Amino acid sequence: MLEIKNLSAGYGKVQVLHGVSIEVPKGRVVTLIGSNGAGKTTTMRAVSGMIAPTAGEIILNGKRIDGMESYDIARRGLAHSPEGRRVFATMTVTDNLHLGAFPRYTGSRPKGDVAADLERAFALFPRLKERREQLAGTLSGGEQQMLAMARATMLNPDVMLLDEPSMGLAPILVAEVFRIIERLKEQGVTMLLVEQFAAAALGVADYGYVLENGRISLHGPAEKLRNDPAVKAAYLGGGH
Ligand SMILES: Nc1ncnc2c1ncn2[C@@H]1O[C@H](COP(=O)(O)OP(=O)(O)OP(=O)(O)O)[C@@H](O)[C@H]1O
Repeated sequence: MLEIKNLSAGYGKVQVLHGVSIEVPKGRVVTLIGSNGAGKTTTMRAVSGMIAPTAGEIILNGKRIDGMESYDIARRGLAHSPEGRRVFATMTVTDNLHLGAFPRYTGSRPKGDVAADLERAFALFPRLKERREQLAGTLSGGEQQMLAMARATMLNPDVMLLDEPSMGLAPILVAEVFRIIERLKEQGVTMLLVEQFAAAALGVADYGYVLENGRISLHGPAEKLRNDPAVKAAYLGGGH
C-alpha cells in the first residue's frame, strides 16, 4: 500500500534522513518511534509532499508519488494529520472538516459520499459533533488537535499519516485519541503513526520501526519491539 524506499530528505544543506525504508501494508498500523530530532516528522513531511525528497522512492498503491505536490498526493489517497494544531481558526468545525474532503472533488462532484463521511467523523469524535458550528480557533488545544485528525479522515484516505496526535493533551484525551486510533484500525484504515507515547503506539500497532539519527536501526512486529530490552531501555521507560 505505502512503500518508502531508501528515502533521503532534509532542509537546505542539512540532510536529516539517510536512506529510510518503511513498508505500511494495507489495513495495518505501523508506528515509527525514535528520539526527539531523529527525523520522524521529516519522514511524514517527505511522504506527504510537504518537503521534496532528495533521493529514494515513495510508492502509494503501486504508483510513485515522490516529487509530487501535496495536493496531488492527497488526491491519490494519502492524508496527513500534521504535528500541532493545523486548523483554520476562523472557520467552523464543520467547514474545516469539509476542507479535508476537498481533494476528493473533480469539479463539483466528490468521489464517494462526503455527507456520510462527515457523520462517520462526528461518530468518531463526539466532542466535535457538539461543537460543529463553533469557530475552530475557539476550540481548546486538544479539541483542535482532534479536529486536525478528524479532517484527515474526511479524505477517506487509503493511508493516513498521524504525527503525534496526542501531543500536549491531558491524559484523559490521550486515552481518547488512542481509542479513536483503535476504532480507525477496526474500520480498516491503514496508518503510519508517530507518537511520543511509544508503549501505547506499539500497543495499537502491528509493526514498528525505530529511527535513530535519520536511519532505521531496528524494525519488527510491534509485540517483539515492546519486549526488546534495547527498545525498552531507550523508548519505553519513565515518561514514554
Ligand atoms: N523546517 C526545518 N528547517 C530546518 N531544520 C529542521 C526543520 N524541521 C526540522 N528540522 C531539523 O530536522 C531534524 C529532525 O527533525 P524532526 O522534526 O523530523 O524530528 P522528530 O523525530 O520528529 O523529533 P520530535 O520527536 O522532537 O518531533 C532536527 O534536527 C530538526 O532540528
